[in-house]
Amino acid sequence: MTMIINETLRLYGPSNGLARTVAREVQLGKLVLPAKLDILPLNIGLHRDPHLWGDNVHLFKPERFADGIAKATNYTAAAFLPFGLGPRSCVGMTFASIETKIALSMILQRYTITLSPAYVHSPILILTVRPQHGIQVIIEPLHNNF
Ligand code: HEM
Repeated sequence: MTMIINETLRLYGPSNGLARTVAREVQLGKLVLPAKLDILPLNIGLHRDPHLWGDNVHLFKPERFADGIAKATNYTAAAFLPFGLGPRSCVGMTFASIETKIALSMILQRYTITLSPAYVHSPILILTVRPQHGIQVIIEPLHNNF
């Protein structure tokens, strides 16, 4: 389940960029960033960089996390940051991860979920990443006693 959650956060995590203000002038490759400049580094770009994730970067492949995040990112801390990075990273990360696992476990103990043929894959950015036309699924009870 952790692998599936990580792969979902890599491709479809709700946050797409991390707003930052440059504290002091810094050279970034060919760019000179002056102090007080507001920037928005896009984690969505890092999550979909074939140099970091390989040619199959756009495929949903949870098994890339089979040996943990460090191995999946080739020990590049900034390659996978759905919860941000550094002192201002998400304080709700552990809570959100545990809550997701509990909710999913409770649902999957009782139901099977299949993607509806009506589903159209169209993630869009409206402040956060979300499915443009919703996610239509077919839910069937696993047991008869509900
Ligand atoms: C899947 C769920 C979540 C994701 C993907 C997420 C992602 C993020 C990201 C990307 C940031 C910005 C980090 C940065 O600027 O480096 C952030 C900040 C924050 N998140 Fe979350 N978050 C999630 C759930 C939650 C939950 C459940 C809570 C509270 C219970 C929470 C509370 C916060 C707070 C308070 C901050 C601001 C931290 C600061 O500025 O010091 N988040 N989150």
